Order: sequence, then structure tokens, then C-alpha cells
Amino acid sequence: MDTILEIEGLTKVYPSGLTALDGVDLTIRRGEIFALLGPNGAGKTTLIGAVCGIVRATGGNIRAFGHDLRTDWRSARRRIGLVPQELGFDMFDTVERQVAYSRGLFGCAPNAARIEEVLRSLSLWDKRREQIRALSGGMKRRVLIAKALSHDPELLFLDEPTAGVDVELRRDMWRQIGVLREQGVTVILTTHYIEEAEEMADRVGVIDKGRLLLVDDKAAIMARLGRTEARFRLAQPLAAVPHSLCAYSLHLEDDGRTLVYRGGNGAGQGKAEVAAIAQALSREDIPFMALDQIESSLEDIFVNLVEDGVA
Ligand SMILES: Nc1ncnc2c1ncn2[C@@H]1O[C@H](COP(=O)(O)OP(=O)(O)OP(=O)(O)O)[C@@H](O)[C@H]1O
Repeated sequence: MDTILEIEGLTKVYPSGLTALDGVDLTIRRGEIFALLGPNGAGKTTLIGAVCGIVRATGGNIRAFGHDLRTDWRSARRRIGLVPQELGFDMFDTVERQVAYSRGLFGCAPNAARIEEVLRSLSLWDKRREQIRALSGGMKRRVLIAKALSHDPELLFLDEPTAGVDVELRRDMWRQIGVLREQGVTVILTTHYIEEAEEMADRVGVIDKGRLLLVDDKAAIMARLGRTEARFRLAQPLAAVPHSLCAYSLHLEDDGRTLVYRGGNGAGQGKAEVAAIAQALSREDIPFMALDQIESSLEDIFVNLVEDGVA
């Protein structure tokens, strides 16, 4: 595994006494898309800020590209890009100048061809001479990305890239992030939206109250924690769950007309049990008219994790 970022025991206590990060350990692999998922105030922006040199950590270590950020911040910093949550630029400046200026801020030599490439990849080329204030909200967000890409970062942070944007723009943003992945850029994004993590991430970290509750491959999270709910709508109501099925996690609803299964801790266990229950029902001569089956989403998993406070 080629590691691009290593965070160890990262702690941030703000002067107010609030602990925003509480011993966070995280390793990011080169080329992956990592989604940091958490509710408001979980510590996502603080974590990004600590890596990007905006927030001074209280404790812990951060190594990026093998450099210790405390002692060798500058060389690592050039290889990191940040798309912040807030729109912050000179609204009267043109798109092209803002993006070229950002490149210069990182000490990179002017490179008109590269700026053109970035602007074209974000469909901003036709807008390059427009003042930023004249752009739509979505276009302004693209300019933020263009600025962050202007110095060719290998590691890009996107802090809630789709907060407050409409569905179309969100999908557009997902496409853009797909393009970055193809270009080999490592992306860490923060989000409140489970569907965003589900759609794009290779791995997901769940953070709450400054603690990283869980980090895993997206598919593994689903497999480990995914639950299956199946509802058998019975032809005839039952007074009780048949004895032969009491090994399964079943109960009756709708005055005995619906047999409900909830269970299966991943790895297809839920689906296998539902199939076994269906077979047992037909063996017992208990016909059912319909079967509705639902797999839990990352959202359900997240709610459970946050409620439990543990991984
Ligand atoms: N400069 C600051 N001074 C004091 N407290 C702060 C500061 N910045 C953030 N906090 C607090 O630290 C905690 C974590 O905030 P942070 O912005 O990192 O969370 P977040 O997960 O990014 O939230 P959101 O999803 O709302 O952006 C919050 O309780 C927040 O109020």
C-alpha cells in the first residue's frame, strides 16, 4: 500500500476548551477517494484544516508524502490542494486571473497551458474572462476547484463540495471527482450526505465529536454492518411465529398478516437467511403473496454508529 497521508493521535482543543479532534488516527492511500462522513460539528473541517496548515493541532503527528508537517511543512504543502466550504475570492477579478494567481501563491511558475487545461476540464474556459461575481453559484464552485487544482496537487481536500447545491450540480461535481480519480489525484472529501459517500468513495470514515468511529472500505462497511429487512406478506394471518422458524430474528406485524425479518450482519448473511425462511414457509405450507426486501443504506449504518458511539 502506497501511503500518502498518515495521521496519528491528532488532537485539537480550541482555546474555548472544546475538543474538536480527540486522538484521530487515519492513513490515506495514494489514488483513493476517501469520504469523511459526520454530522455538523463532528470535526471534519478541523481535521482538514490541521493537514492544510490552517489549524494548529494541539497534539499528534501528521506526515504527508513522508514529510512531517511540523518540521517540513512547505514541501508537503505544495502537493496538497484545498477546496474550502466557503466561497472566498475577489468577486471583481476574472476567472482566469484568479486561477493563475492561486498557482503563483504556491510558488509554481506561470503555466498558461496548464491553466487552460484546468479551466477546460471544468468547463470554465468560455467563462475565463468573466468576473467571478457574474457566474452562477455552481460555476463559482468550479472556480474554487480550478484554483485548488492550479498547482497540480497530488492530494486534494474537498470540504463539503456539494453543500447547498442542487441535484444536477451535485451529480456534475461527482463527475468531476471521477475525472480527478482517473488523473490519479487522491481525494479526501467531507460530507453530510451518505449518498455522496456511497456514490463516490472507495473508503469511508465516520467521525463524530472529534472521534473517528470507523474507517473501512465502503463495501466492507456495508458487508459488516449492513442489515436486511424482509417483509413476507402472508396469505393467511398467523397467531405466532412458527416454532420451526424461531432460530431467525422474526416477528409478526399487521395482526399477524406480515412476517418481518430483521437481521444479518453482512457478508450476504441476511439474504441467505431470507431465502432459508422462504423455503421453510413453503415447507410448512404457509403461503405468502409478496416479499419486500430492503438492504440498509450507509445512512442507517451511520445513524446506528453515532447512536452507539462505537464502531
Ligand atoms: N475557531 C474555532 N474556535 C472554537 N471552536 C471551533 C472553531 N472552529 C470550530 N470549532 C468547533 O469545533 C467543533 C468541530 O467543528 P468543525 O467545523 O471541524 O466541524 P465539521 O464536522 O466540519 O462541521 P460542519 O459539518 O458543520 O462543517 C465544533 O463544535 C465547532 O463549533
